[in-house]
Amino acid sequence: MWWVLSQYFLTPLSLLGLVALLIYYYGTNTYNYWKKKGVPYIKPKFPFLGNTYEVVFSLKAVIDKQLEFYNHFDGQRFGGIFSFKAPILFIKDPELVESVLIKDFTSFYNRGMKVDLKLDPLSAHLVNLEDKQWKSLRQKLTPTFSSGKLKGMHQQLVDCSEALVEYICNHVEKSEPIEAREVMAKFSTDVIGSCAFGLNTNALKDPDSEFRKMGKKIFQPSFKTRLRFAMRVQYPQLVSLLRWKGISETLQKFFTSLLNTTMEFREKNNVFRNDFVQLLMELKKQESEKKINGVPETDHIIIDDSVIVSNAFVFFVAGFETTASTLGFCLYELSLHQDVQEQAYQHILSVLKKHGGEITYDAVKEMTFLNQIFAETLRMHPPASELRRIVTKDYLIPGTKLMLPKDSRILIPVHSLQNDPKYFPEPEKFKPERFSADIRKGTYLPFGDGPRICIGRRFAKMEMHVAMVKLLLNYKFSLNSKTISPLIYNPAAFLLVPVGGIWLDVQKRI
Ligand code: HEM
Repeated sequence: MWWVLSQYFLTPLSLLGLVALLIYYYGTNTYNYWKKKGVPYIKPKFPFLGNTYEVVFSLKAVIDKQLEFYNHFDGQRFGGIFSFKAPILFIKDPELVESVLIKDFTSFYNRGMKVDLKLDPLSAHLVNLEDKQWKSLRQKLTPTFSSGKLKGMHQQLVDCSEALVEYICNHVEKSEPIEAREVMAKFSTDVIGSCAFGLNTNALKDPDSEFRKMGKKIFQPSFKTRLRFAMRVQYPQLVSLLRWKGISETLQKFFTSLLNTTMEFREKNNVFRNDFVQLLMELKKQESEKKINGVPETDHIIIDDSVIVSNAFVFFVAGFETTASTLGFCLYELSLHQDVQEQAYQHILSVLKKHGGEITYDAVKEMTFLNQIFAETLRMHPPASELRRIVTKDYLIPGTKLMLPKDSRILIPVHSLQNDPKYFPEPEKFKPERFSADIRKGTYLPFGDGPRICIGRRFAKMEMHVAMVKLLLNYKFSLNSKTISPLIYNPAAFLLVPVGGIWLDVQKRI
């Protein structure tokens, strides 16, 4: 009987069909997850690929896909989507956003960035670390960004901004337009070089600057990098098995040897500088003096050379492209809105007058209108367009019966929230003055929020303010016809990168 049946059924074709059916089943067996929980959701079209495959395969920019989801869940507090096969809760409700990021933070400690230290030794840093190790490191690194420490770096920022003005001057003299993003990337490379590593990286002066080359490598929009990023979150074991590194061997060696040499030199020669490396070295010294006895290793992190290298590296990665792109977008908006540019110029002059013409730390802090300009730039063009969290202990969504089990994933659509007309009327218009009134909580998150908010935000603001003061005092900017306006974003890029760049004509003020 069995033999007759197998003769009939197990032809090669039917076997193939069976295998295809099994594969299909395996590729879609999570797609009912949200339905079973009674959560509105978007059913993926294809097995395995989920709803975000257009972003993973660089076919669509993150913010465009995000807006599709956001509009799909119109009138809902949240909805379900899938990244590959993994269910993700897409949150729209500002109150729930607040709960996740701030009020109920203890249930949402982590971002879910799985790391393999053997494969990527520089990945044990603040962005990636989880649970108590993150908490321990965050506590140790927070004083690094205190007002006192930042004040001490102010002059370094002024010096770098002077080099920026000089660099642009060369273009003005040749009547050449500038590509704002690239110019600002060179500037912010020099800033991080100086304030993090204590080095003169020379990105503005030297077209072959090694540091600038490395920075470009990290953020080069690429299909492969995007795919790896998505795979690392979803299939970390596969990424490890494929030995698919987050950063190249060359980059890793460059930073490791640079930092090790710097630290060695300072230790041997008793050199002190006011930069992040020095502050991290001080932390290491304090730690070696007080023993952490009896605390399990997973509950704390000891600052050693490799932690210093990883975190100095992450300050570079997290710090230079974000500030460069914000400065670029700010100049873009000011070029489109000449009246705001003029108002900003007058505002800067009036504040500086009170401070004897000096761009001091206190003078910059008084420039409230400039602050509003940056706030509005970051509302329209947040470099990090979404936030991610992982549920670290089972969580009942307030006001519902929906229990999110541990390890569930959360996505907060920063760009869509910040451009929702309900919270920001006429969101397509550049209106810095909207930041003179209170902003609804949970709708404005360019630096994230809660205990895991960007640790470098005050440094970034100070850097961007000093640079903009210098730029606006010296030049007038207007849009060059090479800029594609309105901007279109590169789908292969991690952060918001406009296709074709931001080209500006520059005129000297005096
Ligand atoms: C305009 C500039 C910047 C923007 C828009 C920005 C944005 C962000 C965002 C959105 C996050 C995630 C926050 C969250 O998950 O709630 C973040 C985290 C982080 N940023 Fe920034 N950032 C900027 C500049 C900087 C700078 C200059 C540094 C360092 C010098 C830096 C270092 C970090 C680090 C280390 C984290 C991880 C914090 C943690 O997990 O505890 N960022 N940033």
